Amino acid sequence: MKIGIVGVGMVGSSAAYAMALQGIAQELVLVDYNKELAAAQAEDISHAVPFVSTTVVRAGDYADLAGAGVVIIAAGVSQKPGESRLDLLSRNAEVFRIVVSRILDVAPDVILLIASNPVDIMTDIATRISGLPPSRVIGSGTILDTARFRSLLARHLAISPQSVHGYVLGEHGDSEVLAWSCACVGSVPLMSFAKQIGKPLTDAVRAEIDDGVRRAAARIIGGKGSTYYGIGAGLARIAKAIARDQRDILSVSSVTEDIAGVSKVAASVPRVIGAGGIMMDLIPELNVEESASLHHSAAMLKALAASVPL
Ligand SMILES: NC(=O)C1=CN([C@@H]2O[C@H](COP(=O)(O)OP(=O)(O)OC[C@H]3O[C@@H](n4cnc5c(N)ncnc54)[C@H](O)[C@@H]3O)[C@@H](O)[C@H]2O)C=CC1
Ligand SMILES: CC(=O)C(=O)O
Repeated sequence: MKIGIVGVGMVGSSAAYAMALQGIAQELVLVDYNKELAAAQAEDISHAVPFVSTTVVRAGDYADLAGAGVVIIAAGVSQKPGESRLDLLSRNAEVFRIVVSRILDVAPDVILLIASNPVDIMTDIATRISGLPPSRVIGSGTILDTARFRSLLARHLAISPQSVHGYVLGEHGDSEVLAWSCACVGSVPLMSFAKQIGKPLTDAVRAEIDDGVRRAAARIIGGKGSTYYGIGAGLARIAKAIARDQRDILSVSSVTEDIAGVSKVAASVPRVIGAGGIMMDLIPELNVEESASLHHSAAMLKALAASVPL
């Protein structure tokens, strides 16, 4: 599959690097407003390829995206220390008004994979501008928050993060919901597993993990300016599920008929991802408190998305 990336700063280039290392695409086309940057990123990443895969990595223009099965959009501005994801909305909406149409002109049957923040609102905007069905406009959503949640739980329990099945739902942002009540380790409910092995998830431990997930971006941005390796790997994971028709369950954002009583809202729940994009939504069974938090998160996103004119 040919995969395009528009916006190859820190996030776009990290996704390209992760995909090149895994040989997910036959061809990666890197497009950026800054053509020198795109050329330099393509040249640098292509030097990693002989060690591991056969992916052709090149810089290009929009015309070179013709025939792409997936185009990742990571163009726009990112947060500065102290800024929230929502502070980026008007600037990135302006970028999307240009970028989405240019991609669709040459690749009308593409699957769009959105990374730019605020990612849920940008997914809603890309869906409206493109006219594509929601199954073909996928926001990375909480894929990164879910990875952070699994990683911190795995560290507490001293087991592999890949054996922890838990999800973060709703907004990729401050109102996100850690779905504790339906998380499992292997086939055992999380809370029961933690007690069995003598590492109970007390209120204090849960509060620490919640903070570790919810405030990860702010901490990393404070320390090194931006986050990119985690999301780069997450975008590669979604692209792989599509390119290889893997039908993996991943928490991603998409305009959804109903999330916790809120209609037609872009927010994250676990979904089955395969060759056609989103094949199925899986709405988890939550407790009363989590359901109310998910409703609040989805309602906030819906109101904000409605406030952005096209
Ligand atoms: N979804 C997620 O979990 C995450 C999302 N992000 C978001 O990803 C986005 C990119 O972040 P970074 O790569 O760190 O920023 P960056 O500033 O390093 O890269 C952005 C790139 O977009 C390009 N660009 C800007 N306008 C363009 C246009 N009209 N057409 C083509 N290219 C254009 C710039 O030239 C630049 O190379 C931000 O919105 C950031 O908040 C960042 C981390 C995680
Ligand atoms: C920046 C951002 O969205 C994150 O790292 O979660």
